[in-house]
Amino acid sequence: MANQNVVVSDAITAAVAAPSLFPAAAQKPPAVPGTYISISQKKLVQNLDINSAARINSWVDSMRALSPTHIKSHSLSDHRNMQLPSAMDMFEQIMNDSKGKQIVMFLDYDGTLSPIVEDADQAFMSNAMRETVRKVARYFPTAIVSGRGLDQVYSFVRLAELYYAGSHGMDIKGPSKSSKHTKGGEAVLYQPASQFLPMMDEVYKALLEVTKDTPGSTVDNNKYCLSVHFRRVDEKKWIELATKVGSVMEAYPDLILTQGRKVFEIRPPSKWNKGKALEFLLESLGYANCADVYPIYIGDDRTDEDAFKILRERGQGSGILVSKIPKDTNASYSLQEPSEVMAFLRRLVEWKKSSLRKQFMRKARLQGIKMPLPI
Ligand SMILES: O=P(O)(O)OC[C@H]1O[C@H](O[C@H]2O[C@H](CO)[C@@H](O)[C@H](O)[C@H]2O)[C@H](O)[C@@H](O)[C@@H]1O
Repeated sequence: MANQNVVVSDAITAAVAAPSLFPAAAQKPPAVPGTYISISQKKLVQNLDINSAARINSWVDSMRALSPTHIKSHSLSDHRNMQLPSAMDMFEQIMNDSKGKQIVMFLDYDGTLSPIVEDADQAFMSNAMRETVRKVARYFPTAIVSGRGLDQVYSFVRLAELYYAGSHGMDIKGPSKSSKHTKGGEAVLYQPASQFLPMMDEVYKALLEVTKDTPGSTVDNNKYCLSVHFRRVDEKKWIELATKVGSVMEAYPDLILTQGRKVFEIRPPSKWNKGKALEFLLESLGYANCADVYPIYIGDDRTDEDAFKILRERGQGSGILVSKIPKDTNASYSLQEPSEVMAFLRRLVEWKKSSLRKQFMRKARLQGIKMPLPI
């Protein structure tokens, strides 16, 4: 498409008025980190073609929708009817549906086990949450599925008996401490996007370079996924920052960009996602094509939708969305926030303990009947 001066929406007008680094589609920058900033900003603004402007606008809109910055006080009650049923209210129903099946737990990290905070490096989970997850893992095979790099999410959770899927499922590792759910001590290790590692390192450097002058922006290197944070960037600068990310994407057209909660996530050209990771882990646990399994996936973000969708397609288990506001989702139930996730997990543990007690009593009664009566 020919470049042209375009009339753009308010949001994008704000952006082009600010320094912008988006190159013309026809003048793609070379795929060499650090070369993006050499092009005159004025020229770039003129060169911003209508498609690029619309694309960047839609990226930002999409991110805003996932983590709205201005929620009108009346909007929550207006939408309450559209909310999914609460997983707490429907707890008994969920447990009934899982009867006779092995529950397998899948837990997202940010916004699910830890509250969303300004500084992504400080998103620690509480000790109470850690203890709760530890108990869950005692009774059910449990996996953490996160967009974060595997090592980082492990350093936050610090439970060796769990399965971990970092980089949105592109880096999978089994428990390092044996548990009754570990299959014969077999090491589970899977990195379906490893061939893209050099490219992701290159893109990481390029992103650092183009974003360095945007106050508040940070870039996480999550190994097979890179996250550009908008949370601490002045909202007036969001389009400008998105435009800078766009300039890197132009040089690597195969990369996939997704949006999360005030974050852009840049992934390698791989179809692997949290849903595929869920299926892979079920298979590793020996539940491939098994009707007697009940996966429960709890997550708060757009990337968790891939896992919710898989559960819907398989007609198995439950997807639980962590959100206070109604969202377009494939989940079946909702929980409001991490503290409610913890309450749900605790209830699950109590339910399991009580059903094990009942089972034990029943067995004991049966054995009692078989036992010879005392003379
Ligand atoms: O899949 P997740 O475990 O939910 O990880 C997704 C991203 O989480 C982190 O960012 C989010 O949480 C931050 C801390 O609360 C918050 O500041 C940020 O705005 C959120 O987007 C993490 O930093 C990213 O690398 C992950 O991709």
